Amino acid sequence: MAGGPGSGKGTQCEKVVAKYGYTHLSSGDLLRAEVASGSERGKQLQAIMQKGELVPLDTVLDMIKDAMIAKADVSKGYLIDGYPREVKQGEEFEKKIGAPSLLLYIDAKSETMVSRLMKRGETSGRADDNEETIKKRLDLYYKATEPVIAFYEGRGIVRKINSELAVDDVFAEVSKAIDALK
Ligand SMILES: Nc1ncnc2c1ncn2[C@@H]1O[C@H](COP(=O)(O)OP(=O)(O)O)[C@@H](O)[C@H]1O
Ligand SMILES: Nc1ncnc2c1ncn2[C@H]1C[C@H](O)[C@@H](COP(=O)(O)OP(=O)(O)O)O1
Ligand SMILES: [Mg+2]
Repeated sequence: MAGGPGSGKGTQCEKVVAKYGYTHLSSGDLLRAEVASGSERGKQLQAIMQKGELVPLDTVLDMIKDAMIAKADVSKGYLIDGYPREVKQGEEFEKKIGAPSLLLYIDAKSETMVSRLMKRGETSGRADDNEETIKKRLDLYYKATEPVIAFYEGRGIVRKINSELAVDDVFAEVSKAIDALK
């Protein structure tokens, strides 16, 4: 699943997991868990995320790979949230893990994303949900992550979902895209 910060990826992933039982892996959640562990690596990651930048490719790909392997014997399939965030990440994923079958592109306007993130920041406790970091995350999204969508469009696996609608209406579209796989 791809989309800008605050587009609603996490919200939709939760609903997909409830309905379809896929294994949900969120690169952001994996990174925040490492930060919460208090490890030296976590401290370095925290500093990068607080600036709204991307953490090194190898770090995040290794985390995703390890999490996939840990669930391999029970998984009905994987739903990955927040990866790839740059074309290089997509290329490395295919080399080391495999090709995805669907890219759900959760699309919202930048104003919508900013207002959702500012609201989420009131309660999330996330170090990156503040005005300055949100602006940097959005800039980086348009620069580094949007090209990922074009990369997969070339392979015909992108389904664009309008995320300006209410959560359940967005989910109806997400469900249609997943059902079309079967
Ligand atoms: N369709 C929607 N309409 C209104 N608010 C939404 C919608 N989807 C998500 N939100 C809210 O917007 C914020 C960001 O959503 P989230 O799922 O965390 O996005 P992401 O994981 O893409 O950053 C959350 O506070 C969430 O409750
Ligand atoms: N695939 C990836 N590559 C590099 N950095 C990543 C990454 N996924 C997450 N991060 C880092 C940078 C992001 O700004 C931060 C938070 O990610 P996230 O939780 O997926 O954000 P959001 O759900 O708000 O879009 O973690
Ligand atoms: Mg999220």
